[in-house]
Amino acid sequence: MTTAVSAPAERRAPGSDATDSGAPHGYADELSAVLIDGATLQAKIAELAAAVAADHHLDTPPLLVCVLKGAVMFVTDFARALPIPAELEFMAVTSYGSATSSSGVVRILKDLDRDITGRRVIIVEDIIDSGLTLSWLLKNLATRGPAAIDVVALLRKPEAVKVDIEVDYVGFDIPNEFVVGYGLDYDERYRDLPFVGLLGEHMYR
Ligand SMILES: O=P(O)(O)OC[C@H]1O[C@H](OP(=O)(O)OP(=O)(O)O)[C@H](O)[C@@H]1O
Ligand code: HPA
Ligand SMILES: [Mg+2]
Repeated sequence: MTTAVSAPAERRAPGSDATDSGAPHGYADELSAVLIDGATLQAKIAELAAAVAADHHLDTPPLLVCVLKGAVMFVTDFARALPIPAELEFMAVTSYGSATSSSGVVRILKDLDRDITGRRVIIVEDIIDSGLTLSWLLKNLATRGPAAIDVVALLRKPEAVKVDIEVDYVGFDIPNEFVVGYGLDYDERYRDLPFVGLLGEHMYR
């Protein structure tokens, strides 16, 4: 099943509302807007978790494969919102480094610790931008003999996707702009923000 996606609510200046406060700030001058505040993220994650649970009536718990580092915040909230048992695995892949567009070359920095043969896998991704990472991952994991692979992604940029991939559960379709926070980085910074914001262009142009 494919879940409905929502567009983010209107943008706000960083630090302008209580729902994004509590951030390790000092970042405010570097962001141009808050795109999705923390409360909106949590409400959407609860919806995604309910949709996934409704589709997974299994004797064996699904294996959540978190794609590090970007999906770290998402998987921890998602797993706790999921009303069915699940197991967690971590894989670290990278293709962006310190750039704002994909190098197109996906490298494994840390592989799964377990055999996934016969398991029902749910890939947990923070963002589908060009789609190259997910497309590569789907092919890579498919060679390992899982029973099924589903994908849950918090964010997707429909205008940027270059490959035809089916995504089962998507949180928000967002504009084709570089976002940070809630696990997403620019050159390893901003992952610690509790909301998704737009990085000011002066920070990378
Ligand atoms: O659809 P794509 O264009 O492939 O982009 C999506 C991927 O890019 C980012 O990872 P990154 O390479 O930045 O590694 P990171 O998660 O460690 O930051 C992000 O976390 C996704 O995994
Ligand atoms: O917009 C983005 N921000 C951070 N990391 C990313 N990786 C792909 N797209 C993005
Ligand atoms: Mg990154």
